[in-house]
Amino acid sequence: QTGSANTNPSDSADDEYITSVSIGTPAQVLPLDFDTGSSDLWVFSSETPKSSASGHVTYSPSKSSTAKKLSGSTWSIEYGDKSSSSGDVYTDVVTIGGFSVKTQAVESATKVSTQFVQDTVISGLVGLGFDIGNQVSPRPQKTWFSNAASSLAEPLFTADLRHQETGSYNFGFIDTSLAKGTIGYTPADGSEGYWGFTATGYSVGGAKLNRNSITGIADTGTTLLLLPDNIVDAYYNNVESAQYDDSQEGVVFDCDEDLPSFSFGVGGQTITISGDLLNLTPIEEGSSTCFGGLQSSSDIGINIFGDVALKAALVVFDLGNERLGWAQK
Ligand SMILES: Cc1c(C=O)c(-c2nnc3c4c(C[n+]5cc6c(C)n(C)c(C)c6c(Cl)n5)n(C)c(C)c4cnn23)c(C)n1C
Repeated sequence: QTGSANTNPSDSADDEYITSVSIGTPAQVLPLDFDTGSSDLWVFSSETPKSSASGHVTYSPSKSSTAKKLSGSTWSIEYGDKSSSSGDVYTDVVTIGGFSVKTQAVESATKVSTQFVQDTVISGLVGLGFDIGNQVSPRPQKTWFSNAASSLAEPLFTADLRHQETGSYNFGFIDTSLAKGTIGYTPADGSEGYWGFTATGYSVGGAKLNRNSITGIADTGTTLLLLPDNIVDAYYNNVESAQYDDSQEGVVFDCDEDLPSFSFGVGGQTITISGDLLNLTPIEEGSSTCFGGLQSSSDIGINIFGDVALKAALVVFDLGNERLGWAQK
């Protein structure tokens, strides 16, 4: 068995990607953000304060004949941007891309932080990280993919995120026609709950890859490519108008400046992110100053290959073989 779901950028900056998910009987369809950097499936619900839920599609367990309260269970989570949510837990049928998990833990939000209240295009997240990262207490729950894996044709999924166009999450199979290059595989380290891996080197503007390895995570839930200062500096030294903008908390540059590409090695392949993909968006509507897709990871403590990097590749999250595959698109 397999599943295939379309995913769409939420706004002109590709800030996040939205995928429709069906929950309950009859199906309640919610727009959710698939996040390989976390391991909880949580939703705005009938239990979310009305003021916070305004403008959001919500899940009502009381309207689902297959919903069951997981009594005594609660959850609480905080994300890298300091956003947070918490609540209680139900189990219900959850269908993604035509594939159903009958008894999936659906974490219902009784509290959500301002960022989530304001982000009305999504009604929650689907964590696609490793089960060890799940935040349900007293008994951690499995992710949708972990529950699905044993019934899928192959215990893997692929992410095909695209700039300002429809992409896909495929479960149980690899559609190699989505990529131009060969898939290069490298071991994945799931010990922290993330999809950790090591890139073997990098280069700017099509130069030969160096051998400076970069250890980081493949994270569909993070917008940017977040790397160490020395790499960020090496890149922006090639961008004449680049400067650090305190108010934007990142490097900005003239929107009309041609940006060099950025490449990294992984699994014997080279993934090249085009200069266009590294110009994220004007800092304000109509501004001629643009915000960089590559920013520093120095105050985070972990390097994150977020959507800016993932958009350049077809990425295979292979749980069965504990490995990540990357192919140039
Ligand atoms: C350590 C870390 C991150 C690790 O993940 C991270 C980050 N980066 N994008 C996101 C997140 C997103 C994606 N996301 C990013 C957005 C940005 C940059 N902007 C301007 C808007 C309006 C966004 C929306 Cl709606 N959505 N979402 C939905 C959540 C819950 C995120 C949590 N953290 N996050 C940041 C900013 N930092 C410092």
